[in-house]
Amino acid sequence: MSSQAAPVIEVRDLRMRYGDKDVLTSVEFSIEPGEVVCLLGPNGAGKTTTIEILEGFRERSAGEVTVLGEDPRRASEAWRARTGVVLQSWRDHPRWTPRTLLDQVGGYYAPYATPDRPRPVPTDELLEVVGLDDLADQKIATFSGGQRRRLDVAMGIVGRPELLFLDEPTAGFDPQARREFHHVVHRLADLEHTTILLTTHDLDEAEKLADRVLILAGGRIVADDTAEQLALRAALEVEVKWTRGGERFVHSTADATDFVRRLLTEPGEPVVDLEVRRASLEDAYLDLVQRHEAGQSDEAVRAFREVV
Ligand SMILES: Nc1ncnc2c1ncn2[C@@H]1O[C@H](COP(=O)(O)OP(=O)(O)OP(=O)(O)O)[C@@H](O)[C@H]1O
Repeated sequence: MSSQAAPVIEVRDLRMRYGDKDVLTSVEFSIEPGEVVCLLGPNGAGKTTTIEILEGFRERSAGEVTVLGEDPRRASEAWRARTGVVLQSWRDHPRWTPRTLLDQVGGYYAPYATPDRPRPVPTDELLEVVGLDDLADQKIATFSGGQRRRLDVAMGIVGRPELLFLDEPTAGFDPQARREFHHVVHRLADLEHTTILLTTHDLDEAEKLADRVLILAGGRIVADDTAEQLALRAALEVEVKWTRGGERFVHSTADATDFVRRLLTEPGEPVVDLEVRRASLEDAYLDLVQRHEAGQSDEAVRAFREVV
């Protein structure tokens, strides 16, 4: 990946108003080639709206948006073939089978094949990647919610996209399907150098998948960093748990090293089952969003930017 390459997505002062309601007031971010970026935010924050604008499915109220070098509002068919989309709900074709559907949709991408990116992905390969090979010839009408979702993912990547949008891709997945899906995302990012923008409400998923996390709240991006840095920046206290004399203790502290040193050198019964847990992305996210909802958003954002 060249650091000189133009961003795949560039968003400046994006605004969106529905009726008299401002949902996006000034959204700004950019995404570099090959990055996996997760857009987080509470219900109604405007994540789907943002993604739909980037996909070219929704007209924005104002602002500048460039995706793969074009304005999605005026993007060409060739541009669309370079992007893949997994929507929150796909109107599928219940009487079709995954094989017939993917063959059909894949055919649309064939004219856009390049030497670097043969298109479409062969149906058998795709069915295997999303774990539907055993159900390839079964009617889609008989599928469970999770199996349909896998098919949605297959539809999103059949054209071997350079940029993939995933809107809550694992909603309704069981833990095993979720893990398999994470492998699919890593594979797309590592082997195909696909740039990925996803939304999720699963903070653990964001932490596992994303190179970078964007938090959307109050109409703008209030945090933009790696999951690890966001957790550090939240400057939340570290939780120390231990057992002494058969009794379990919990203590929160800003300086775990000093606390643990003192704990272990205190006279008395020996300390056992010592655990030190630093703030996770989930802790940081909830802290930021709660402060935001309590009307302390500027303070919360400043705290994120200033600490560490
Ligand atoms: N077509 C529309 N017309 C009017 N209001 C809309 C429309 N689409 C979305 N909204 C409103 O805009 C706000 C943002 O919605 P959006 O679906 O983008 O949020 P989200 O962050 O994706 O939420 P969730 O996490 O619940 O999926 C919500 O208040 C929603 O009700």
